[in-house]
Amino acid sequence: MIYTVTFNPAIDYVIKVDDLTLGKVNRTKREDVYCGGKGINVSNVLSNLGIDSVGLGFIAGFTGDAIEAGAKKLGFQPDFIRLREGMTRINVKIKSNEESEINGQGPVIHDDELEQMFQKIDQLKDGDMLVLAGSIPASLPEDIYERIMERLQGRDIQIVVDATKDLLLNVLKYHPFMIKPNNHELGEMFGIELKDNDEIIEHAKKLQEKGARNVLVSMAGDGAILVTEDGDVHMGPCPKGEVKNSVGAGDSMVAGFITGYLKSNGNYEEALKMGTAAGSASAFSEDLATGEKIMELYKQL
Ligand SMILES: Nc1ncnc2c1ncn2[C@@H]1O[C@H](COP(=O)(O)OP(=O)(O)OP(=O)(O)O)[C@@H](O)[C@H]1O
Ligand SMILES: O=P(O)(O)OC[C@@]1(O)O[C@H](CO)[C@@H](O)[C@@H]1O
Repeated sequence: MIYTVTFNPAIDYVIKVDDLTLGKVNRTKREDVYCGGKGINVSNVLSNLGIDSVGLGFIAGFTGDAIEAGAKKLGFQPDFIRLREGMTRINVKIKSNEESEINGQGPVIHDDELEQMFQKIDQLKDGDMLVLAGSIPASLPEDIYERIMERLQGRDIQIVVDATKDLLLNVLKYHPFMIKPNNHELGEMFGIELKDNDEIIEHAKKLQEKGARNVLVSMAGDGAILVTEDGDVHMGPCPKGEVKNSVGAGDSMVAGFITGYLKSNGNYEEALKMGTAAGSASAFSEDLATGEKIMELYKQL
């Protein structure tokens, strides 16, 4: 079974505003509300591609209720821990002349609630896959992903991590199966701006030296580069199209990569191709991509 973990789910409030002006009343031209958070998005797209998963994470308040109800409709099995205080955040995504995002910090998670998560993680079986994705609420220690991976050390569980900065860097010693920074996040981890593909490949390899097995660097409209544990480098150019909503493109890529990898019995080129198709299909859709849209783009690659 595939388990996704979203420590900090969100209701995504996606609005379109003509010429957003700060300090003024702005009116929306279109508004959409989605169940979000990176792990939840991965489960959503896995389900669209016909792959079952269980969504773990923390929810709270009326927005948490909406996430739980939404998960069932999206086709994956929710197994969230309900927090006794606070509310699941609402993240605001503004599409205007530029795209801006305001992501909340998330509710407080108490030690006993965190312990419930560890108990669920302990029940994973050999052969399972675990996806750790997204930020953690401000109340949690920065080493939380590390603690989860430490618990699973020595077990036959493939772990995918989609996180940024220290949250990602600190887990590398536990050899995650795959990590997916975007090119800007990869540069930030080394305190530089990466200028070309050669620099991206060089720094992806540095993350492998620190312990990562496969490094998938997404580059928005420029596609992606996969540096595999066998030392191969695969370029993944992406299709061109009209971008409608790029929120969740990276999560869709993770779901597509996992699907391609599993369906091809471990072929990395297939994994990259399906990942690219899924990422682009979501970028070209208002909501996350349907399985049909993903397969349509996959056939073009
Ligand atoms: N403008 C675009 N045109 C075509 N494909 C895109 C575009 N933006 C994203 N994609 C597809 O989605 C993949 C992931 O995008 P990106 O690098 O923006 O991930 P990300 O930064 O993790 O995104 P997010 O945080 O918004 O989910 C890309 O590798 C590409 O396949
Ligand atoms: O604040 P985080 O956890 O880093 O990111 C949260 C988020 O921006 O990620 C998803 C898109 O990838 C959205 O559904 C969600 O709002």
